[in-house]
Amino acid sequence: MGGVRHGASSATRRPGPGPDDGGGTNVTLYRATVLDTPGDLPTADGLRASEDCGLVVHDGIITFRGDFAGVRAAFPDEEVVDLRGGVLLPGFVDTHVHYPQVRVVGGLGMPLLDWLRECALPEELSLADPVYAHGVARDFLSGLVHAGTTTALVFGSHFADAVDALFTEAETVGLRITAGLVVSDRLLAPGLHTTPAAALRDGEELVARWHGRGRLRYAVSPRFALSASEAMLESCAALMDAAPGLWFTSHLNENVDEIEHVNRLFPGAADYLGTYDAHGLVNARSVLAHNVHPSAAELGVLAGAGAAVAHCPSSNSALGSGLFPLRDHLDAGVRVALGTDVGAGTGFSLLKEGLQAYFVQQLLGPDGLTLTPAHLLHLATRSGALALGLGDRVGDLGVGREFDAVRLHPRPGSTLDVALRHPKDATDALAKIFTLGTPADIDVVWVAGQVVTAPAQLSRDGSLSPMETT
Ligand SMILES: O=c1[nH]c(=O)c2nc[nH]c2[nH]1
Ligand SMILES: [Zn+2]
Repeated sequence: MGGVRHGASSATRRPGPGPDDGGGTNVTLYRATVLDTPGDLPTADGLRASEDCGLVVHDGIITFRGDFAGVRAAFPDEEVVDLRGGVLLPGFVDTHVHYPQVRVVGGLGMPLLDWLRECALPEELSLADPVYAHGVARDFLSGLVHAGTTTALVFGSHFADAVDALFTEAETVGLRITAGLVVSDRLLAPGLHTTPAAALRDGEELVARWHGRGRLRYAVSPRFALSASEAMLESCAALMDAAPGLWFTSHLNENVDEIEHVNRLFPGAADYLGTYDAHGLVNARSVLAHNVHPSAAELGVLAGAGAAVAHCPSSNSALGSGLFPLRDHLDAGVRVALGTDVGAGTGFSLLKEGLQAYFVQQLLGPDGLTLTPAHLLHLATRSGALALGLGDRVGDLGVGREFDAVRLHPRPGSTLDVALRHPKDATDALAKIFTLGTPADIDVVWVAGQVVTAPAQLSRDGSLSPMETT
C-alpha cells in the first residue's frame, strides 16, 4: 500500500486512560493501515486513510489514534499488534439479513412472491424444530463472522424457540445483533401464521429475555404488510411499548406485484408506507428494507420520521425487483445503509453489496448516483451504525469508538493481493477492495477489542460435528 496517504500525523490525547495507567486493564497498540469514513453521511470524498496508523485500544475502546511513531512514543511499553501487510477496516454493518434463510441462498430465477413460496417459506417452516434452528443459527452467525460483519439487524424466525436459538448463539459469538420474532397472520404457509394476541405475548417474553442483554436488542418484525392484518400491525404497535429502545423492521415497496397486492389489501392506506405509519411504526428506530419503488410522499414521511432504508442491491438484482433510487432517497434526506438480504441476497459480504450498489447506480444512467469507494465504505459501515442507533459506539475507527474491526489480508498472489501492492492511493486501494474482496480475504474480526470466531457446526441431531470436536 505504498501509495496510501497518511492521515493524522500525531497522537492526540483524549479523555480516557493514558500511557502511564496502572495495571489491571487491557491495553493494546495496533499498528495498521486504517481506512474508515467517519462522517455522518456517505460522501464522495469522506475517506480517512492512515497508512502507518497507531490505534490504542483500552478495554475494547479506541483511546488514541495517530501516526504510529507518535503513538509508540507515547506508549513505549504497550504490546504492539502489528497488522501491517493487510488493511484494517471498521467491522461491517448489515442492516437487513434473514437468519432462517442461510441455507437457501442461490435460489435464482424467480421474482419475490414466487421465490418466497418456492425457496424461503418451506425452509423457514423447518425452524419449528429447535434443534434444527440451533444449527441454522450457527450457520448464520458463521456466515456473518466470515464476512466481517460485526453488527446486524436480523430478520428472525416465525418461531419463538428459534429466535431464542439465534440470541443464545449470538451471545456466545459476541456479535452485535438486533433481531425479533417475525409475525404474520395471512397469505404465507399456515404453519408460519400466528395471531395478534400470541404475537404480542411471545414478543413480550422475548423482549424480557433478550432486549438490552449485552450486545443484543429486540426488533419488532412483522414480515411485510402483505402478510399482516391491521390487527397484527396493531399488536406490533402494542409490543413497541413493552420496553424502551425497541427497534422496528419490515419490508417496503420491494416488488411491483407485491405493492399492488398491498394496495388492494389496505384500501384505506395512503400508500405502502402508510400501512405501517398508521400504527405509529415509522420513526427513528425503524429500518425498512428495499424501498425500490417509493413515491415522493413516502420518501418525505421516511425523512421526517428519521427512519432508515436498508438497500439490498444483490437481492434486488437477483429477484429482478428493480433499480434502487438512491439519489431520490438522499435528496429527500432519507438515511440509507446496506443489507445483504440473505437468502434472496447472494451472500453475507458487504463488500459485494457495495459493488452491486455501485453497479445499480451505474445502470440507472443519469438518474443514478456514481458511487465512490468512500461512499461504498460508509454505506457498509458508518451508515449502518447510524441507522441502527449505534453511531456513537461503532462504524468507524476513531477515538471513543469500540474496536469493531476487520483485517483484510488477501492470499499472496491473489488478484486482490497484487492490486493492494500497487495502488495509486488509498481511494484506489479501497476501490480494489470493494471490486475484488471476498470473505476469504478477511482473516481477523474483532468486536469491542475481542477476536470473534465462527461457531462450530452442529450436526442434524444438535451434537457438535466430529471435525469440530477434535
Ligand atoms: O426479499 C425478501 N425476502 C423475504 O424473506 C421477504 N419476506 C417478505 N418480503 C420479503 N422480501
Ligand atoms: Zn428481506
